[in-house]
Amino acid sequence: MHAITNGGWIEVITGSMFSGKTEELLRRLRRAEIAGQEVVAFTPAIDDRYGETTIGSHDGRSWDATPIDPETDLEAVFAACNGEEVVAFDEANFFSNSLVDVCERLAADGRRVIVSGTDQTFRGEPFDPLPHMVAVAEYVEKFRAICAVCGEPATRNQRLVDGEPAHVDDPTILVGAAESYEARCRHCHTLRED
Ligand SMILES: Nc1ncnc2c1ncn2[C@@H]1O[C@H](COP(=O)(O)OP(=O)(O)O)[C@@H](O)[C@H]1O
Ligand SMILES: Cc1cn([C@H]2C[C@H](O)[C@@H](COP(=O)(O)O)O2)c(=O)[nH]c1=O
Ligand SMILES: [Zn+2]
Repeated sequence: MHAITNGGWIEVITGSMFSGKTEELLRRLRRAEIAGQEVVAFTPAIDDRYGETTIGSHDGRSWDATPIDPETDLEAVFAACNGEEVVAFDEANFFSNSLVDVCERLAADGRRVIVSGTDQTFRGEPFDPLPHMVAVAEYVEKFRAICAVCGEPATRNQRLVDGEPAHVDDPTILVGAAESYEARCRHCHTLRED
């Protein structure tokens, strides 16, 4: 593969929950730091599972990050950037489609932009802004977890409420991890529709 050397670009890390997106993001940030590059990372203020100023993976690794209010604060990204070569966004599924424009401006400014987030809602529908980010990115990697029911590769996010499949009309946003979600394949993924 011919890697880009003459300017900024966008990388997307996506896939189901528990598929290793955050581990991969942290791996890329560690390697950038080893290469002597300045890194700044942002996380939505809504996701406080691992502490407000931390990007955390399901296996316990973490990285310091600046919390951003996903509703109102995206312009604050530019104020928080101080010429870093690498700009990362975790949990991009909590941001609006305005994140696409922010990432395009950062890439146009010569930055390496890395965006991580799940690409499907618990209903199995596209979860904006990830599908849009995929369309404008130079590099995309989609990861699969292991289906919690059958052990096949999992691309879907099963939401569970009191151990039962969530209802199709439930709100899209529900911050959580293993207490509310499982990784599942398309055959084992279910929704309550009654
Ligand atoms: N069903 C599963 N499939 C794969 N990994 C899982 C599963 N459940 C828990 N894990 C753990 O989650 C880790 C991935 O965590 P993380 O990078 O935070 O995922 P993501 O950011 O995609 O939600 C795996 O290395 C593994 O230790
Ligand atoms: C499918 C789905 C997920 N979420 C939330 C649940 C978690 O807080 C994050 C995903 O985290 P991960 O790092 O990918 O494990 O998104 C949601 O609010 N709504 C959904 O439909
Ligand atoms: Zn399955």
